[in-house]
Amino acid sequence: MSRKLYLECYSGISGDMTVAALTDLGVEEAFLRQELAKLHLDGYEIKISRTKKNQITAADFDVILKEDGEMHGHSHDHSHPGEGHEHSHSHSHNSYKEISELISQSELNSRVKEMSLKIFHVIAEAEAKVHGMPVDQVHFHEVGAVDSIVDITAAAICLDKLGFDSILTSELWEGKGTTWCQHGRIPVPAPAVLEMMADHRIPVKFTPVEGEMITPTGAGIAAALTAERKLPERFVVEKVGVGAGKKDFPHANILRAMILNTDTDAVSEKKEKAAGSTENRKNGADNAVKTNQGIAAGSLNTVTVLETNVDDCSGEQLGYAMECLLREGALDTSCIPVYMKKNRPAYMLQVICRPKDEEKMETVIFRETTSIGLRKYREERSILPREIITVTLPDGQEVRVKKCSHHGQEFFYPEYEDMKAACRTADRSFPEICKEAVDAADKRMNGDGK
Ligand SMILES: O=C([S-])c1cc(C(=O)S)c[n+]([C@@H]2O[C@H](COP(=O)(O)O)[C@@H](O)[C@H]2O)c1
Ligand code: NI
Repeated sequence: MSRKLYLECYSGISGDMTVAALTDLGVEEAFLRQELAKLHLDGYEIKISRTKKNQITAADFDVILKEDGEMHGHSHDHSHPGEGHEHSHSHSHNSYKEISELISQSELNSRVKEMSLKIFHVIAEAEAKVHGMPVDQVHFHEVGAVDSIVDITAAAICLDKLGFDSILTSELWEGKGTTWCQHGRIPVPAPAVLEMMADHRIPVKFTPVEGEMITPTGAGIAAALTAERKLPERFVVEKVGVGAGKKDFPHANILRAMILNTDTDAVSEKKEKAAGSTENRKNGADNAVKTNQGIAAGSLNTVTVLETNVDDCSGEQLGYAMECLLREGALDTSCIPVYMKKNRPAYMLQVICRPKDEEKMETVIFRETTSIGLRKYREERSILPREIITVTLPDGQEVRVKKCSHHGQEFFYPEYEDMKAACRTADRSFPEICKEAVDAADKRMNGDGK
């Protein structure tokens, strides 16, 4: 299953809106707290609650700073006059360098660290440009620093837990006018946001709404993590998460996060189900079937196979090409060691894709490898009917298992990403967790006595 995250930013994007929307997609508060503790950052509390924006129910994520606001560094008073927007606080500044060290030296997993560092780097680059200083010397406002560190790492923790193949963001809608920050009154979009829009070619829509809809943290998340901007032609929305912004606008100030399943087989199955032609849910057992994207029994379909032999392309370049092919929608890619003409050790890069994606695959192969020619042919493939079921492990964790069948025999294959996450959460071995998942699926489908 190809699982993409789509962030619909029609009311802009901020760090707290992103985390709220992602938790609403199913990341447990306890898990988020447990992971955030690995940062060893004091002086704050998080709160996840429900709120309504223009009567639309949404998750609300708050970072509450403790009174003594413990982050080291110098401190000074700072206040903003005027417009009933006054506030005064004591704060210190925290450099990009310090924040990077905090994240790097934490016990967060490497993917979360990498994502968080990338977001901070994108923001720091923009701030460096705005304030005319080297990136390493960029200082984040103290209140903003703790808030941004928590928002950014929390977003990365949620994204890692939810496990997407890629992230898409819509164009970012922005308001107009001015806003207050530590620098005093600044224009909307905030200078750092505008720099990110330019640097990362973020499509934006300026609206007549009064106020700031995109914060630097939100822009940083979108700029650092967006891999695609165009919605796939066909997809099924598997789940929706709604995150609330803090301000009130005439429109509902929400960020909607959607899990898109772009597997075309799932798309047709959903359509069939909507038409009432397929209903294979089973009731009454201890584990509920949560999602169900079945494939018609005995499915046979046509795929395109592209192949090219290369003897002058580095392993790094080939690995990257394979990644690009998968991102563009390849069903699978392989690199097979071969001996080519003149006894040259080489690789055959093989790509399997949907016929409609042939041209895209060719473009990637010619752009990302040293190949100057390729073979392509259509093949019929036979695939087992399958459905995804969600089962509960003995420790309470929910995981997805693929159920396939052939001539009445059932096979259960746990979803790799869920196994990985469950192993990490429970600190147990992969085979143990897989066995529990298979047993739970078997019990769910066949009962104790089979
Ligand atoms: O604190 C700093 S350095 C700061 C810089 C800028 C620039 O655009 S430069 C903007 N702001 C404003 O701070 C708040 C909070 O933003 P978060 O991303 O931390 O949520 C927002 O209103 C920005 O416009 C702060
Ligand atoms: Ni200051």
